[in-house]
Amino acid sequence: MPPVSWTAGAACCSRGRWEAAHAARRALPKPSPPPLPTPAPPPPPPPNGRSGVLAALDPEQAAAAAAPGPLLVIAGPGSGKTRLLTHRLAHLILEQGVPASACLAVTFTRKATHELKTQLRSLLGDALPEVHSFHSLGLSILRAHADVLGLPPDFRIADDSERRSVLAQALGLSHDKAGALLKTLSALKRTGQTGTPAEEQARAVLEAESRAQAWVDLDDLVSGAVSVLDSSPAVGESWRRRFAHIVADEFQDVDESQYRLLHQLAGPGSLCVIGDPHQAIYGFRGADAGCFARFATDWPEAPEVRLFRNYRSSGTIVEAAAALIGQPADGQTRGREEPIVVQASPTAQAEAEGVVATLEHLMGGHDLLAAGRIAGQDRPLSFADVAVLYRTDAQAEAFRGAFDRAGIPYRKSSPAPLAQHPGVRAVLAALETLPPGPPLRECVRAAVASAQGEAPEASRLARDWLVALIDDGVDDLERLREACALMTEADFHDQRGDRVSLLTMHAAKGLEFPVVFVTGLEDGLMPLSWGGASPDPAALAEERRLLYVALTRARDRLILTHARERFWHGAVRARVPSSFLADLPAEFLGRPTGGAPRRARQLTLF
Ligand SMILES: Nc1ncnc2c1ncn2[C@@H]1O[C@H](COP(=O)(O)OP(=O)(O)OP(=O)(O)O)[C@@H](O)[C@H]1O
Repeated sequence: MPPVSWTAGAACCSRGRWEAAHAARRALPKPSPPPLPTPAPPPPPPPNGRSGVLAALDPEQAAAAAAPGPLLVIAGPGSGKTRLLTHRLAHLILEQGVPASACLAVTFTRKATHELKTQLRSLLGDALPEVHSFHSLGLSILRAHADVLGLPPDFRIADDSERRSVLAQALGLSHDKAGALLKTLSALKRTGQTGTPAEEQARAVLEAESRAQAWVDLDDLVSGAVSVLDSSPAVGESWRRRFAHIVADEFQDVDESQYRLLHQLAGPGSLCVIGDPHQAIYGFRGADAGCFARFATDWPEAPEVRLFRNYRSSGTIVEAAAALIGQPADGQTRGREEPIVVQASPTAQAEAEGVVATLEHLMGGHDLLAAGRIAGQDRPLSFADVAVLYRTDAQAEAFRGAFDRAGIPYRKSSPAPLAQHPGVRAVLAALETLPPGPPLRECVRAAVASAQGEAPEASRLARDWLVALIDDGVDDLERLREACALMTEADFHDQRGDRVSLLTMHAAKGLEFPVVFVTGLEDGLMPLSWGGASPDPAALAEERRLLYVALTRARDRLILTHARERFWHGAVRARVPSSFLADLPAEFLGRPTGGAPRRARQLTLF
């Protein structure tokens, strides 16, 4: 069977055509060795001399997993932090006789907790330790001891729109201004700082309203839990006795409240923190890069372990990403492979069409047997292997349009809270009107049916998310509301299913894909400058780390794109390539792969 060929200027392919092409690829005989540059054979991970659970780890991972007491692990992208965390817990439970209920894993998002639980289940079966996001852990503590803070037991979580309306009304502000003020108040709460008199007045307004209405906000979940543990020594002691071992992932992103919560919960010997200072990307919302130094001060006896092997990415990607952050590139487990491609397009729309064309080329082009293969695996590339990353959610629109026109299935996940999604709001409102009685799952189905009239696609998405939450164990309407306030759409990003992933760079944290397009690499977008002002040095450094996170999501192929013109700040404006591109050494960059975009768009290198 001949390979499927997509040529420049080809008409948009229909979904049927894509499916046929896909079926054709799957029906191909096992491919012969591809005409790719031969990668240097990866050095096998050195044996660690251990058996049992730890046998699956390299020597440094195994040493860290078995180290007793407090521990600081600093590790780069793809170095197996998640693997270490899960194997450390499995080793404690299966081989050291620690009850699963005495172990706690803490991370940031539902997506991360879900992933941890899945991996832990494969090691431990159903005897799982507690796995929490900071918010869900804070909520458990607050629910159990609401009285300590004078909260009624049935307090609820108010979403942003409700709190914004309170501020707008009380202070006579526009909704936009009230929204910006909410963000500032949130950062003050996370960092434990005092604001200007006007900000403190706004804080007092919200606090009075929250007492009157018996609600808390998302930030209160962690800071409130800290207050509970601070103000009741007996309660603090009972939580410390409960967990003999605590492991915290993504430690580089903890803020003041989250650090204090870990500090309060951990006894002297129980806390293991794992993170990568070069992947710290949440300084803008109060994460404190000083957390590693602080840990070393608070737990002076804790050894520091470094994991350095990158098991994820080709040597080319590892070396280029290291150059971006000015670090030595060590720890490659693969040789240099496909060069990184930089594609320039005349407009943002042409950029999106260019991504489609390159994708078509990779998946069905003349070098099908070569490029359309996953490194190290005998299977063809599928849409699920591909991610398109961008700095701002608004950039997704052009890609959605281009993928729709090409009939390529995609899944876009927004970083917005679930509770703000119109479909979720409609279904939750419909749930309120249903008589209580039937199990929650049936109520959700009935509510979806009644909310569906206006926006079937939004209701379908809402149904999938709400049912997933019920599958996770949420069993009443109030808990369902809580979960929607705690989670974002991106928390449900599902890499299964044959769809391209459209994600912000922030939402891509922790994920990996064989093929990654990092788009919109223009000054102003990456690094992002709000309102046209140049970012200050700290913000610029954080933008650089964010790009580092984006580049290091790629396993095999990395394509960087930018446009020379884009609608920006209310007008179509000329754009210049991101200054960060100049920091990628030319030796790692190659020419565009030949997937010329439809409508004869021109691609150039830089
Ligand atoms: N010892 C090992 N041997 C082989 N593969 C490994 C080993 N450790 C990790 N990997 C693989 O490397 C990849 C990255 O691992 P993991 O997701 O745990 O990294 P990470 O450090 O959490 O990454 P990041 O911080 O970039 O999100 C995974 O595909 C994992 O299976």
